Amino acid sequence: MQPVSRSVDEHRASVLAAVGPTPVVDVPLEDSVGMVLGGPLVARADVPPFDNAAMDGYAVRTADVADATPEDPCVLRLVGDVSAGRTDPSSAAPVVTPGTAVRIMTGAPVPDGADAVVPVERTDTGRFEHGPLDGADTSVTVRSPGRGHVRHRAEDLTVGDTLAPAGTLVTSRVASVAASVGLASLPVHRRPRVVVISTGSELAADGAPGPGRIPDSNSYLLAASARNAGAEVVRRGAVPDTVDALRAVLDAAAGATPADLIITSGGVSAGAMDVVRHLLTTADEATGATVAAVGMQPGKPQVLASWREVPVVAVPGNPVAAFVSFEMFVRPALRRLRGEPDVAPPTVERVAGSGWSSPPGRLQVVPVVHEPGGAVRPAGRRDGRGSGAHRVSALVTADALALIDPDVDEVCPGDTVRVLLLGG
Ligand SMILES: Nc1nc2c(c(=O)[nH]1)N[C@H]1C(S)=C(S)[C@@H](COP(=O)(O)OP(=O)(O)OC[C@H]3O[C@@H](n4cnc5c(N)ncnc54)[C@H](O)[C@@H]3O)O[C@H]1N2
Ligand code: MOO
Repeated sequence: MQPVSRSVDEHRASVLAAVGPTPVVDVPLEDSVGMVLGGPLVARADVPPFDNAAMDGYAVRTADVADATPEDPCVLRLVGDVSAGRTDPSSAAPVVTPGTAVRIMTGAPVPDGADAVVPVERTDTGRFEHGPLDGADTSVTVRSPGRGHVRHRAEDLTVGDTLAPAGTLVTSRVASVAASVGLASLPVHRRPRVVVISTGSELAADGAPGPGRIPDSNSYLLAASARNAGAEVVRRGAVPDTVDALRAVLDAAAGATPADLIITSGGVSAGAMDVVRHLLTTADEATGATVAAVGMQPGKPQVLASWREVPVVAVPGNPVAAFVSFEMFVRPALRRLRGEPDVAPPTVERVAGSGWSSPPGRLQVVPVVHEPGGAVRPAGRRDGRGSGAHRVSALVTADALALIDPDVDEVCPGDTVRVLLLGG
């Protein structure tokens, strides 16, 4: 199969068309953070759930205290004591009638009959001692009424309110609000299941390579990147370049609990041993294969197919090419699987702190690092030769990817460049 030439956007569109959001499951709040709502977040309880005191003090009737002044205070008889989560055992639900007050602590339900709370500082009590109401305290003297200091039921959120639509990322804040409105779990898209396979007979899985062998680094890169992007990942490192070995790991990935996405690295270009491309374009289990020459540097050779109906995104083996391919194609696919509405890589503008050349006709994707002043320069060692797709030194310090448009062949210091900020 001959490669078809495609732009980055065209290839991303094909990858995105191969995946859809995972099913929606109910997940306990604690585990839902980082996942995406599959349905709206609807309040099941009011916030606050009942009228309650905003201050430590006394629950009163406004009419009783409205005219109180330091010179002409109002004296009220104490008929109860309520604190948050606790009521006076001798009077489970004290009622404030004209001329009476109930001692009340912040968060406690405002007793029937009361419509205001006078902070303790505005009374002759001055401050409370720790502990229950002293039997000797039979009255309270109010010298200035103050404001209401009552937090009313549902004044913030009301049962039935839609607080967030489907597609919202569950942050720690969202999970806490869900708890506030009476929910113990949330409907979220289940984590995408991803299998990462790195292929190459030259790869040593254990980091102790012999002659002609190199450590497998891509499986760590791709697995950790997918995990950071919210996926559940199985990592299969160093699969040799044989049809049987590759078929076995692909079958396992598409087996009893099939992956939502398989990511392979290596074996997609023009080599005689490029087994990924060979198998995905010839095997009966593989459907819909596209071999693409993408207008991107690095990361030109790409293959997209399905193995037993599981989408396979096959990225090139050169480590920087694999990384760039993840950010440009795989991360957007994971966003779609997770149920996120915005899937395209978000970019911001930066100033180039140094200059470099760029291949005409291809989107150049350059690992860059921010300088102290905020400008960006290429990360790692560079000598201007080739695409640098094998130079892993760039991956250590890079904190962004500069995207240089196909019609630009030279970036000059001071030029504005689009960059994609990198996370973990
Ligand atoms: N005749 C042609 N040769 C090549 C072309 C081409 O168009 N015509 N394209 C080149 C480009 S561009 C790239 S990128 C690479 C991609 O090659 P493959 O995807 O087939 O990858 P491999 O050949 O398997 O490996 C390339 C390179 O990367 C190293 N590698 C592979 N896997 C890993 C891994 N898991 N960890 C670390 N390093 C890995 C591998 O040893 C090779 O050095 O093809 C060019 N060739
Ligand atoms: O596309 Mo390759 O990634 O330039 O080395």
